[in-house]
This record gives sequence, structure tokens and C-alpha cells, in this order.
Amino acid sequence: MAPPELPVVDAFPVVGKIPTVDSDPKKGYVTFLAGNGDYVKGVVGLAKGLRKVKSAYPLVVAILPDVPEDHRELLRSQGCIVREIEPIYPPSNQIQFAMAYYVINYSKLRIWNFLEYSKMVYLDADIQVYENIDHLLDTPDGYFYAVMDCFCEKTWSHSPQYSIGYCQQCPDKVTWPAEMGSPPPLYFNAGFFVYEPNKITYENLLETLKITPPTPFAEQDFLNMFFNPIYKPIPPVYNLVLAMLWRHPENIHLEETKVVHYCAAGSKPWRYTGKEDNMDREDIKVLVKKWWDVYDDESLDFKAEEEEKFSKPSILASMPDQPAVAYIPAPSAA
Ligand SMILES: O=c1ccn([C@@H]2O[C@H](COP(=O)(O)OP(=O)(O)O)[C@@H](O)[C@H]2O)c(=O)[nH]1
Ligand SMILES: OC[C@H]1O[C@H](O[C@@H]2[C@@H](O)[C@H](O)[C@@H](O)[C@H](O)[C@@H]2O)[C@H](O)[C@@H](O)[C@H]1O
Ligand SMILES: [Mn+2]
Repeated sequence: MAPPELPVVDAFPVVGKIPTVDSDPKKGYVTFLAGNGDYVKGVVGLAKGLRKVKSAYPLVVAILPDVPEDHRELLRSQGCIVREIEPIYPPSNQIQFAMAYYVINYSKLRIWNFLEYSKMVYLDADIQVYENIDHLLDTPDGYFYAVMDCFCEKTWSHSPQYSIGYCQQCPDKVTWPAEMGSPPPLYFNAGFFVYEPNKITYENLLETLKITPPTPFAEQDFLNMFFNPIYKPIPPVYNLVLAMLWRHPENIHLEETKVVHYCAAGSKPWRYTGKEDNMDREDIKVLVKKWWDVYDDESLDFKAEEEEKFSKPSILASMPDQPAVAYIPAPSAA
């Protein structure tokens, strides 16, 4: 599905970064939580998983106002930094999102305004980290790092690539027909990415969203359009989109996988019944059990003495955002 043309925006101030007010800009992990349902289990699992792999950075949870106080308290008790964000809605539209609830996912864009952090790894709440990935926070600045997605699941049935059986994971299997123009640009899964909070980028994201017609994969499509100029693919070991196991097994090395994304229909561990398509596979059963082993491991619960590990004592961590970082935007190319 070729993305609609985007207005050229000078969204990526490449030079002129002035040190933040806080001379030591922090790094961290961030996830997103909405509603009063069971995704909070995903966040607790993620917090414990990051602890298990001895990550040196905190987990910030960007929550919508509808997350109840008892869930907020549960997350704080697991060492999370809980930050309430305002929802973001796309322009009014008649679009049929691939999943109706995807409309809330535009609120993820608020994480570009977490300006006390210089670089963060975003992870969906249905993701688990099984090996330390702190090194991703030391990657060169100026790029948007994420894993390429797969177009073969039914959720893509609306797209031209699905209709002709094309997938970027195997571009030679079905070549993109010339009469359909150029093949779609490389497309990432937006459940996991490495990014740099930035005031100008944040404002450009929100301005651009206002004039961008929504599409089936909501903020994932939008982020792919917006960051395409600086998108840098990283190996699937950093975000195993589960459908890859049956769609492109030749591209997956399960024993090297560091991060698993439980995004296939029926694979959310806290809802797992094994009844949906592919959910009775042995590898899925193993990965779901792996998730539960972390979630149920009480030795991984947060302990107060761990508090000094992070740069900011917890009482400050929940303080409002630091003053905006001053940037000198790069001169516009135009
Ligand atoms: O009721 C919900 C649905 C989604 N999410 C958040 O939105 C992300 C994206 O949704 P999901 O992971 O279900 O999408 P998928 O990756 O399966 O397409 C989730 O991981 C959660 O972080 C949430 O907090 N509550
Ligand atoms: O709002 C759109 C969502 O789109 C993505 O999920 C999809 C995508 O991966 C498809 O390719 C799969 O087929 C599908 O199963 C999966 O749900 C992101 O994981 C999620 O964070 C979010 O951005
Ligand atoms: Mn997900």
C-alpha cells in the first residue's frame, strides 16, 4: 500500500543539539498502557523481564487517563515510572482500522515529548525482552531503528501487497509488478523502535497528523510515512513478530531471538487459550510459557533497595517534564 504523499517537513533537526537543562540526558525504556483491562499484565511482565536481563535503565509507562489508580499503583510497585499522557485522536475519518482499538494507538506519539530523555526504546505491552538490549540505546543518533514487518497475515488483507502475495520479507518470491508502480518502501512494525524524544519532531508529528488521512494500521502507518527518510532496519532478533514463525521461518533464528512480540491473533500470553490459528504450535506454547515464567517469578518483583540504581530517585521521576530542550533546527533544505 503506497503511503499517501506527505508534505515535506523539516522534522529532523540533525545538528545544533544544545545539552539539555539536565546536563546528563537520560536514556530509558517506554511502553504504552490504555484502559482498565488486562494489558497491565503485559506491562508488569515487561518490567520484570527488563529486570531479569539486568537492564540499566528505567521503564516509563505512558498511560492514558482511563488507567485506574490500582493499576498505576501496581506499576509503581514494580519500579515503573508512571506518566499520564493526553490522548491523541486522528482526524475524523470513516476508516476501518485493522483492529478497531487501534484508534487509541495514536496516543503513543506523546512519547516524543518526554524531553528529559535523550534516547528511548519503545516497546508494546505485549512484548517481552529475554536478553539485555541496553546497547540499542548507544546506537548512533539521527535514525529511527525498528524491525521490518510482514504483510502475510489476514490483518493485511486490505492491502495491494497482500492481494498479490508480495511481502518485503521475501521480495523475490513475488516480484512487485511494474504496472503497480514502485514497490512499497521498507515498512517497520511499530511495536518496538529506538527513537530520540525531540520537541521539534514532536510538534511536526502532531501537525502532520492533523493533515494525514488515517489508514488501517493507524499510528504504525503514520510513523512509517513520517520516519521513512531516517528508518534503519534492525534484525528480527529485536522484535520477533510471531507470524514470522509460520510465514518466513527461513528469516528467523529462534535461539538468537532477544525480544518476542506477542502480536499474532490469540498469542497474548495473559489471554492464551491455544485455540486460534497457529496457536497450537510447539514454538508458540514454549514462548507463551517463557512469558509466564517471568511474570510468575516473584524473585523478579521490584525491591526498594534497587531504587538508587536509576539516575533519578523515584520521587522526582514522577515530577512534570523538564523544561524543553533548546534546539537550533537545521536550515531547511528548500
Ligand atoms: O486495550 C489496550 C490495547 C492496546 N494497548 C497498548 O497498545 C499497544 C498496541 O496494541 P497491540 O499490542 O494489541 O497491537 P498489536 O501489536 O497486537 O497489533 C499494546 O501493546 C499496549 O501497549 C493497551 O494498553 N490497552
Ligand atoms: O496500531 C497498529 C498496530 O500495528 C502493529 O501490529 C500489527 C502488525 O504487526 C501487523 O503486521 C500484524 O499482522 C498484526 O498481527 C499486528 O497486530 C503493531 O504491532 C502495533 O504496535 C500497532 O502499531
Ligand atoms: Mn503489540
